[in-house]
Amino acid sequence: MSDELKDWLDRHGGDSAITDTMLALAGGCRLIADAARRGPLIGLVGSAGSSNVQGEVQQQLDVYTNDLLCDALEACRSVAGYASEEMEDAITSARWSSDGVHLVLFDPLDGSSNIEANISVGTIFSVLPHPEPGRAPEADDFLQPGRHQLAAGYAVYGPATSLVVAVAGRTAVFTLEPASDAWVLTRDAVRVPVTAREFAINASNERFWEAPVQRYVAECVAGADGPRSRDFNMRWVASLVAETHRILSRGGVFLYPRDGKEPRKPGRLRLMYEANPVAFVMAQAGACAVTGSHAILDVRPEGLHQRVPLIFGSADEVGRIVEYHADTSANVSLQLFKTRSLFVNAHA
Ligand SMILES: O=P(O)(O)OC[C@H]1O[C@](O)(COP(=O)(O)O)[C@@H](O)[C@@H]1O
Ligand SMILES: [Mg+2]
Ligand SMILES: [Mg+2]
Repeated sequence: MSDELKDWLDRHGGDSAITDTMLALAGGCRLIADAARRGPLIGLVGSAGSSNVQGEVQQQLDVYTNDLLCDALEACRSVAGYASEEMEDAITSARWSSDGVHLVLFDPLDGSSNIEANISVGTIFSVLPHPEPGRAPEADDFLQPGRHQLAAGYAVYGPATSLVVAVAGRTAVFTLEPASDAWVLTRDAVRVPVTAREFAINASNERFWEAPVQRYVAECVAGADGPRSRDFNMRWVASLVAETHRILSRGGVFLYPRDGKEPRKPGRLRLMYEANPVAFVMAQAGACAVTGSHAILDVRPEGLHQRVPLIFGSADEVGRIVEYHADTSANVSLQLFKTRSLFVNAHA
């Protein structure tokens, strides 16, 4: 279908292969939007009775949306292989055309624990170059740092269906127009505000956070009475795509930091399907994404399903958090705020 998305990709994407791959992903997201909208009406609710490779319970929609995206990508000649959060191994095949120049990684349904509550969910995707087009890709070909991404984006299935597309130097938002089923360009050359007064973190993990994160959040919560001398708002949707879209729209910072809850896991979110594409979208919109001390886009992947700490959003706030990680006096500052738990009156 020819629409504003194709025109935009032709103009900014760099080559026709990017246009083809992104249109295939957008087509898959269009079908997922329909499935998410009609889920309870067509029996697509509740657990699928299975677990994914990470041991997480799969929702019926996790499985269904994964299949939709697999079909969309297998029909696309520019795609040489793909990998999904929901599948143990990457899918590659020599039968695919030598036109295959891209490797795609995706989280078909992000925030899926929210589905039954009818809270926004989404799809996240990342496009990497096939290092040697012409041969069937191998598993290790996918393990490229996020800085190699050619494009990335996500869809949010909320009150409106939004598709965010980022290519080198530019991020744009498209909205699915229900009558024509076409993607309409609703924001171009998006820039994330550099400063912010809104932070997002799962506060139930507070006691497991490391000192720099304890310090940052305590200072936000102290508000106008604390060292920041201004009040902050807190948000937590438990849906990374929805949080990302809020930050893209009006600034803010998101933290799913390393914590001591499950010491074997370095973070909650997945590098290849969540952190890298979000970091790429943010970078093209003038915002930042870090592990705490390093740029997400520079993390060298060791496995497809690797987890990382993820902190991203408005540049000033992310910069401050990086400074706190570098600041050896963080523990001292923490003592100043120790009596100020998130749920203790800051004046107590
Ligand atoms: O359950 P928590 O700790 O609130 O974690 C929520 C996070 O987990 C996620 O739901 C993980 O994504 P999936 O739903 O794709 O597994 C993120 O969207 C969200 O940021
Ligand atoms: Mg996810
Ligand atoms: Mg998911």
